[in-house]
Amino acid sequence: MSVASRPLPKSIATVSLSGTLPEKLEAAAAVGFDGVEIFENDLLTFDGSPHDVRRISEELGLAITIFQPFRDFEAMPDTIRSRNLDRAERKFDIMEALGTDLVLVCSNTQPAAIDDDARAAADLFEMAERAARRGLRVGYEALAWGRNVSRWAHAWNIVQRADHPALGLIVDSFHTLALDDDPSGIARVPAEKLFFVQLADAPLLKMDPLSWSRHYRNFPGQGELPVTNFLKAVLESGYEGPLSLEIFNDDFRAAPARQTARDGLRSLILAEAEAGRGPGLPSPVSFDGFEFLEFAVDEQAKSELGGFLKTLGFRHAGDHKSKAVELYRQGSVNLVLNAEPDSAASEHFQMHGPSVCAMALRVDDATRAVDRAEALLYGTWRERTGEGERKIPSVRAPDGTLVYLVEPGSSGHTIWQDDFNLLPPSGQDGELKSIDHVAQALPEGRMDAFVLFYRAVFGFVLERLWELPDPYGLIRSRAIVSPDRSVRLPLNFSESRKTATGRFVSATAGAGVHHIAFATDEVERSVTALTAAGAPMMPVPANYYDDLDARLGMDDTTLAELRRFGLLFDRDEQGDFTHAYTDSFAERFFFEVVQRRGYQQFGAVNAGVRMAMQAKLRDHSAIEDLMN
Ligand SMILES: O=C(O)c1ccc(O)c(O)c1
Ligand SMILES: [Mg+2]
Repeated sequence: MSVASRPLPKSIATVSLSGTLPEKLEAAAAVGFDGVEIFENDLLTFDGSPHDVRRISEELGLAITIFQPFRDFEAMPDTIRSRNLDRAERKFDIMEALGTDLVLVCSNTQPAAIDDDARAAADLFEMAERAARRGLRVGYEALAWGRNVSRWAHAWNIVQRADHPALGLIVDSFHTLALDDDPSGIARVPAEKLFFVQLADAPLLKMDPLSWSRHYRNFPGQGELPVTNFLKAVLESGYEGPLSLEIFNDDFRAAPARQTARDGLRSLILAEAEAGRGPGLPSPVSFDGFEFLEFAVDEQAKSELGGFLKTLGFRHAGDHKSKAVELYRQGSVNLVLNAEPDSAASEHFQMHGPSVCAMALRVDDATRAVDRAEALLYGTWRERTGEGERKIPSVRAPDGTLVYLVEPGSSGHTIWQDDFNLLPPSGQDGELKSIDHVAQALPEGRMDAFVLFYRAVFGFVLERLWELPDPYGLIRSRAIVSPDRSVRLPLNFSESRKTATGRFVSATAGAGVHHIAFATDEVERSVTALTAAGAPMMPVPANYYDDLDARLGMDDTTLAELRRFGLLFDRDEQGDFTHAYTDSFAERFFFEVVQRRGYQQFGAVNAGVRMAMQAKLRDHSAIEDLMN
């Protein structure tokens, strides 16, 4: 952790939040922002005066950090110049009523704009001169798609050339990083000339910067731009003004404002800590895989799911000392079936039906993990515990499910010995060794929130985006993994309600685990054992194998084996992957058996086949239901 320093004021542009202007202000204040950028369009559509906005902001304890944007001002032909200066005076009137002294002028995008820095500097000088007469200031920002000025260093040149005390530079991480421009020189801008700093991240997309900026920005830490690096350069300059989020994002426009605002504040806390400013955060912990997964069930679902798990080679390994909770075990996998009334699990069951309500990760320091989560404003939870039982702290994921953090017991006892009456092992252990990955289905528009959670709290790493064809729409999938890869979480979302993901999300009223993959060293033997025990393995269409042969050039023996055991296969530069799926449990979640040989992905190329077969199985059971 770096030496503690005063955190910078935190601000958010009203354009980043949904709702009416007062709703946006209320949300920003409620989660703890110090200030807001008033985006002109939010003011235009507000049924009240700028003075009302000032009063509401004051009552909420929010500073108005800036009024923006003022467009297409500098270096226009003579005929337009004086009209533009009149326009500026009208904006100054509004700023006085709003009670803010700073306006953002973004670089001119008009085809008529003259490519002449001297002219741009003279115009900005004149505007700054008029602003100064009223005690106001002007900041100049390069838009990545500006007609003649698109880079921060160019804008800075013009500001230096104008050389007016009421004129300064505004930098926005998106514009710089979208052009892959170098922010390091910002460190040498005198702090008093850096008037304002806007931060935004974005996923890497190949599209024009304007469309990219207007629809796909997200909070620092949610995308793939090196925003921390940008911020480091800003801080090196000695800048002490606000850090302000300016996010144009279609999902954010539709999402509940407080939820978005809170994620925004979290992203700033994280970015600041990563750039070495502010109080700092406890460092992320290290991981060692999954300790257990917990299913919320009732008594009936408990016995049905227990029966399903037995066909997968799990054995009923114990019962909780004080609660209606059963433990199923195989290899190092622990599955907990929780039917305890009046618990977090039963709340989850009421809301979502039989589903995974918690996962437990093995960590080296649970307290540090919880402290970090709290510093990032995430909720934490401690379950009611009986005499002598282990307290396991947990963090609330964005969908409300719990992530427990389990440390190796100091007593040498495991949580299972402490909390469960364990049954003696009977017979041979099953084939499955460990949890390879846990896939979740997210409601539309929630990916960014999940990515921020896992990255910020746990230091997880985001992998590439896949587009998976379901028969009824597209599913997007992106895995987030612990740095040591012992915890892997593919996250899926879909705009269509008819896809497997969409159906799952609507059927279960929210996000949740839709499949769990177990690792084996011998997938053929495992699948044989599971089938013999009555596990409903998902069949694979013959076409799949013909295509596999054509695509990967399989040898005959391997191909025959895959066909015989109904296995799916993939290969990349790192190795290969053989896997099989079960049919779903109660049409909710299903299981996968995987064998990796060096391969690090998730067999995304085979997801389309799986989803087509699952859709077919669903139709069959629907037809059977009709006939019964
Ligand atoms: O998209 C725009 O027009 C726009 C306006 C103002 C900004 O500060 C910005 O970064 C972008
Ligand atoms: Mg900007």
